[in-house]
Amino acid sequence: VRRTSGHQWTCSDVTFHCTSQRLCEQWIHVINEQLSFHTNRPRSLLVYINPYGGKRQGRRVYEQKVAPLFHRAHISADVIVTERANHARDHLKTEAELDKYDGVVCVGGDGMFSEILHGLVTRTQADSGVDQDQPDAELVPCSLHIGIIPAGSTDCICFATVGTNDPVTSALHIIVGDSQPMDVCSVHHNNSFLRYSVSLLGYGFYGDVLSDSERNRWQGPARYDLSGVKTFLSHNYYEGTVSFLPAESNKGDPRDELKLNGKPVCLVCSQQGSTLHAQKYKNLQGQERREKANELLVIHGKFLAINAANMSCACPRSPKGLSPSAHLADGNTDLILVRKCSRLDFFRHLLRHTNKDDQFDHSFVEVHRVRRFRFQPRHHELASLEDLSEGLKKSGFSPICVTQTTCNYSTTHSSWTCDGEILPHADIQVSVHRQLIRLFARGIEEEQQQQRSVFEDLGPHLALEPSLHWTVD
Ligand SMILES: CCCCCCCCCCCCC/C=C/[C@@H](O)[C@H](COP(=O)(O)O)NC(=O)CCCCCCCCCCCCCCC
Ligand SMILES: Nc1ncnc2c1ncn2[C@@H]1O[C@H](COP(=O)(O)OP(=O)(O)O)[C@@H](O)[C@H]1O
Ligand SMILES: [Ca+2]
Repeated sequence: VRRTSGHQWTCSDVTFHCTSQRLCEQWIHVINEQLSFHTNRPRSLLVYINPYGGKRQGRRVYEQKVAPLFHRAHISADVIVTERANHARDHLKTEAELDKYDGVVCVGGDGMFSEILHGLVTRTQADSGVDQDQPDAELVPCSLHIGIIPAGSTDCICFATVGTNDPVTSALHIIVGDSQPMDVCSVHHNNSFLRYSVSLLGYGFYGDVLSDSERNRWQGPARYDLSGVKTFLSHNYYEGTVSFLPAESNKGDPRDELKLNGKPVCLVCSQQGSTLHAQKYKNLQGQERREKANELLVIHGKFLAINAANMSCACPRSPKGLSPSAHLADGNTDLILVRKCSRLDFFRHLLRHTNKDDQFDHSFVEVHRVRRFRFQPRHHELASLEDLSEGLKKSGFSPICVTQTTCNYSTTHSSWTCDGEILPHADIQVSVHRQLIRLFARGIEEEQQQQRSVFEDLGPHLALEPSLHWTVD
C-alpha cells in the first residue's frame, strides 16, 4: 500500500527478483506464512450494495475497484445487492449467518451505513437480551467490524473516519484490517426506541434541508444544495428547550484544536477512568456528589438549528465538518445551538464551514460537549398553554393573545434528521454509547504518520523493509 496525497491510499507492487526457482518458492512460502500471522486481517466478508445510492454507481464501484483487490488479498466476499430500502438491515437482523464472517461491508452512503448499523446493533442486543427501548440500557458492543465503500451523496461517515471518500482507499483499510472504535447515539421518544445515529442529528436547518431533499432524490447528491438554498431563504426558526448532561471535564472542548479524531494516540478517546472528573467533585460526598456530577443544564430559546455532531461530520462539502474537534470514540457528542439571527449572520456562519474560520465564534452560536441531551419543542408546552387559555377564558380574559403569540414565534415545526433519515417525533432523548461499534478505518492521520509505511503500523510481521528487497536480489 502506498500513501498518496489527501489521505488516499493506492496499491503498490514490489517486485522480487530471484536467482533460482527454489529461492523464489521459499520466499513465497515465507511471505504467505508471515501474512497468516496477521490475524486482524479479515478473510471473509458480507457485502451489501445499494445500487441506488448517490450517483447510482455502487455496483460498478464494487465490481471494478473493490472486488479485484479483495480477490488479490484472498478475502472471500458474499455479495448482496439490495432490492429495497431496509433489505440489508432486515437481513442482518434476522437471517445473516454472522458467525461465518469477520466483517460487514456496505457500499453506499450514510443511509446505507445506517441500515448496517441498525441491523448489527439490534441483532447484537437481541442475542444478548438487552432491551433497546430503555434509554439508559447498557448496550453490548458489536463483534463484527464494519467497512464503508463510499458510493453515496454525503459520505460523511467514511470521510470523517478515513480522511477521503475514495473506494480504493477504503478497500485497502479493510484489507489491512484497520480498526477504529466509534460512539453511537441512541435516540428515544417517550421511552421508546427510535433510531441510532453516528453522524448528524439536526433539527431546524438540516432537518428542513433533509425533509425537502427527499422529494428530489432523483437529482442525486445535488438535491442537498438545492434544498439548502431553499431552506436558507425560508429562514425558519423554532422554539424549544434543550437540556443536557455535559461531558466529563477531561474530554476536551469542542473549540479546542486537538483534532486527534479518535486515533489510537488520542488521549481523550483512550482515557479509561474519569480522573479529572472525580477530582472536580472530590470535596463532595455520596448523593450530593452523584447529583452534581449528573447535573442537567437547561437552555430555552429560539433556534435556527440544533445540531448534535457525534463526529466531525467532515465531508467534501465541508472538509473540516460541523464540529472540527469532535472525537470519534470519546463517549460524547458536540451539541451546537444556532440561535435566531439575521440571514446575513447565518450565511456567515454557514460559510465558515467551508473555510478555516471558526464557525462557533459568533454571539448567536454556542457549542457544548455532552453525554446526553433532550429536546422539547415548544408545541409540547402548548398543551399547558391551552390549559392556561382555558383558565383565562373562564376568568373573562381573551385566549386569542396566547395562541397568536405562540403562532408568531415560529412558522412551522421542524423535524430531526438522523444521519439523513427523518425522525417522526421532535421531542427526543439522546444518549451516547461509547465505542459501540468498530470500523475498518484508523481515523484521520496527521502529516508525520503519513510519512511512515503502512506496514510499519501493522507490527513486525509485515515490515518488509527495502533492505529485505535487496537481500532477495
Ligand atoms: C454557503 C455554503 C454553506 C455550506 C455549508 C455546508 C455545511 C455542510 C455540513 C454537512 C454536514 C453533513 C453531515 C452528514 C450527514 C449525512 O449523514 C446525511 C446523509 O447522507 P447520505 O445522503 O450520504 O446518506 N447527509 C446530510 O444530512 C446532508 C446535509 C447536507 C447539507 C447541505 C447544506 C447546503 C447548504 C447550502 C446553503 C446555501 C446558502 C446559500 C445562500 C445563497
Ligand atoms: N435497493 C434499494 N432500493 C431503494 N432504496 C434503497 C435500496 N437499498 C437501500 N436503499 C435506501 O436508500 C437510501 C439512500 O441510501 P444511501 O446509500 O445512503 O444513498 P445517498 O447517500 O444517496 O442517500 C437509504 O435510506 C437506504 O435505506
Ligand atoms: Ca464522539
